[in-house]
Order: sequence, then structure tokens, then C-alpha cells
Amino acid sequence: MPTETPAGASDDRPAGALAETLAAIRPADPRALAEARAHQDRLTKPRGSLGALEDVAVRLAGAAAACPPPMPEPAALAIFAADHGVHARGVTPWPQEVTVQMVANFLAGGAVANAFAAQAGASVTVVDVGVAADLPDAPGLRRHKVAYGTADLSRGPAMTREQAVAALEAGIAVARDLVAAGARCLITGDMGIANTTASAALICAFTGADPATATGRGTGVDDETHARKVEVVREALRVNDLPADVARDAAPAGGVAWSGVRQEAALRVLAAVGGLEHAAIAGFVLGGAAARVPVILDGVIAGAAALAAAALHPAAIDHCVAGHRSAEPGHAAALAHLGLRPLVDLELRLGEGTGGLLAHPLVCAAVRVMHEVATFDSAGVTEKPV
Ligand SMILES: Cc1cc2ncn([C@H]3O[C@H](COP(=O)(O)O)[C@@H](O)[C@H]3O)c2cc1C
Ligand SMILES: O=C(O)c1cccnc1
Repeated sequence: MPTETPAGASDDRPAGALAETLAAIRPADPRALAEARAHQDRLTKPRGSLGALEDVAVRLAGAAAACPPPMPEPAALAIFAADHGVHARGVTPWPQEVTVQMVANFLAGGAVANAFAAQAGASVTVVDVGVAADLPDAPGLRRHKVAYGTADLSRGPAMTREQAVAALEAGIAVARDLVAAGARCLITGDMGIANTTASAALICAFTGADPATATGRGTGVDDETHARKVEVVREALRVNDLPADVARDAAPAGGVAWSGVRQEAALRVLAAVGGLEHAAIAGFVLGGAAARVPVILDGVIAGAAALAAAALHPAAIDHCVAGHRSAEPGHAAALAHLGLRPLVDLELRLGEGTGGLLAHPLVCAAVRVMHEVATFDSAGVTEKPV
């Protein structure tokens, strides 16, 4: 993995599917945004009375470059599964084999994500990007294994640059295929024991947050394990030479145009402290954005991955909706940095895509208003005097 990037060297820009996807991403369309805002104000309701749902509908109009935007259904959930070398540091009480066991559970339809997906009418695809075991064939399983888990991010880079790019491109391919199969809304999901540690490290590197504030209790670790987890995140940032100025390099700065240097910094951070599922989710976000299909982000793992996607191309976030805010403290930091307001806040701390799935009916309702609600003119309702 390159540790230094010659400034502006175009040869170091990502090539292949990643480069093509980045080149295809367009920011929110200003005309559709303005039209959607104006349309909201003509509907038979007091201005602003649908609160954050109005913002969601306007956001999706900008993303689709169409007013009203297409209904975001059917939805497709992709659960990206991978293992983590940092598991060896005792950052979670759960054995690593729970990752592969939960993959089997998803495929059998027995997880919370399956129940919520059934409720939302969403399809479920499980993607092996880096589970530390071989999986038998099963309907609904996609194989994109890049490695049998990452290396320990507290001892050195978790991935090589090539592995990070391969996982990004796996996520891009999954998004492309789900859209080709008819999905009009993508929902991110994850499974990977120990992945809240990698999430915290990514959030610190991309936002400059301190490990003590960004590192949470994940599946519910005790005080002693939490203290160790914070130290492991600190070590990861030190060992991988990721001080606060790396975050400045890699993070989107208010819509500033992206550059090869920024992309290299983003790839370096992602490879150093990310998981294979984080890279794949970042690619999934980029793939949805390139296809102008909205992406509902799940919890802290998705938030960390979206920071990587934003660093690769800030406009990708124009196509995202934050499904919920997880109980993990780093998630709030990630959402604030991305400028995203979560739709649901139910103290969930599960992952798998559960928070994204719960938000899907809200996103649909917000868009349906744009399609079906009468205007003051069409319904003959008197507006309040100005
Ligand atoms: C049975 C079970 C099901 C899960 N489904 C999602 N996660 C969530 O918990 C894990 C992250 O927490 P930590 O960093 O503390 O290990 C991830 O696998 C995440 O998807 C689960 C965790 C468990 C144990
Ligand atoms: O925010 C999440 O998605 C989350 C939190 C704790 C454990 N697993 C996932």
C-alpha cells in the first residue's frame, strides 16, 4: 500500500469500475430542488407542516433530477458480511464465528433484518466480502470474498489498497445488479463481529473526533472492554499514521470539488482502519449515487462507510438519506459531518440494515405526498391571506 501520494499524480487515481462510478456521480439537480421546494408550498397543508419529511422529498427530487421524484420502491437490502483481525484484541465479547452463523441465519430468513425487510417489502441479498470461513451456496448469497477477514488494524493497515478497491467494487457491482433487477431504493446492511471498533477508527480519522467520544459499546461491552476498545482505536490511528490532518485531507469540505489527492487519502484511511464490509458499503453508496437511486443508510457502520464514500466523491451523499441514529456515539459525529439528519431515533444498536429498513416507509410516504396530495389550486382550498 502506498504511504505517500505524489500531489496531483493522475496515475494514482482509481481505475476501472471505481473510476467509472465516481465519474458518473452527479450532485443534486438545483432546478429539481427548487421545483420540489415550491411544490411542497403549494400542497394543501400549512407550509413546513411535514417537517423533516418535506426535506426528504426535496432531497430525493434533487437526487433524481426530477420533480416529483420516482417512488423509492421496491427496496433492496444488501447485508455486507466480513470479519476483522482486530477481534483478537478482545474488543467484543462475541466469538468471531457469529459472523458466519448470522450469515446462515439471514439466508434462512431468521434474523431481525429479515423480519423488518418483510415488513418493508424489501428483498434481502447477503454478500460475503470477507467472512473468515467458506460458505456453502445458498439462494440470496453473493460471493465477493476479497480476503478471509482483515488484518488487525491496531498493528498496521487492515487491508491493502488493492483489497479496499476490490471491496469497493464489490459494493458497486451489487448496487448495479440490484438496480438492474428493478430496485428503486437501496438499503445498507452489515454483519461483522468487531466492526464497531473499525467504525470508530474510521469516524475518528475522517472527522477528527477523539476515540474516547467516538468509540461506543457495540454489542454491549462492559467498562473494562470499552476502555480497551478506546485504546485500540487510539493505537490504530497512531500505528497507521492517521493524525487529524489526514481527516482534513480526506474529508469533504462543504462540497469542494474532489481531487485525486483527496481520493488517495480516502483510500488510505479506508484501507488502514476500515473493514471489508465498510469498503463494500461505501461502494454500494457510490453505485446507488451513480445510478441516481436513493440509498438509505443504516447505523454506525453505514455512517463510517458513508464518510469514506463522501471523501471519494462528496456528491454521493446527495443521494443518501440517514435512516436512523444508532445508540453508538460515533454515529452522531458521522452524521453531523455528513450533514445528514436521521429519520428515526429508537436507540437501536443492531446493524444488519434494521434502522434503514424501519425508515423506508417514511421515505416512501414523503415522496408519495409529492405525487398524490392536491394543491390549493386543484382542490379549491383557500390559502391563508399573505
Ligand atoms: C447475534 C448478533 C447479531 C447481530 N446482528 C448485527 N450485529 C452487529 O454487532 C456487531 C458489531 O458489534 P461489536 O463491534 O460489538 O462486535 C456486528 O456484527 C453488527 O452487525 C450483531 C451482533 C450479534 C452478536
Ligand atoms: O449502529 C449500528 O449499526 C450498530 C451498533 C452496535 C452494534 N452493531 C451495529
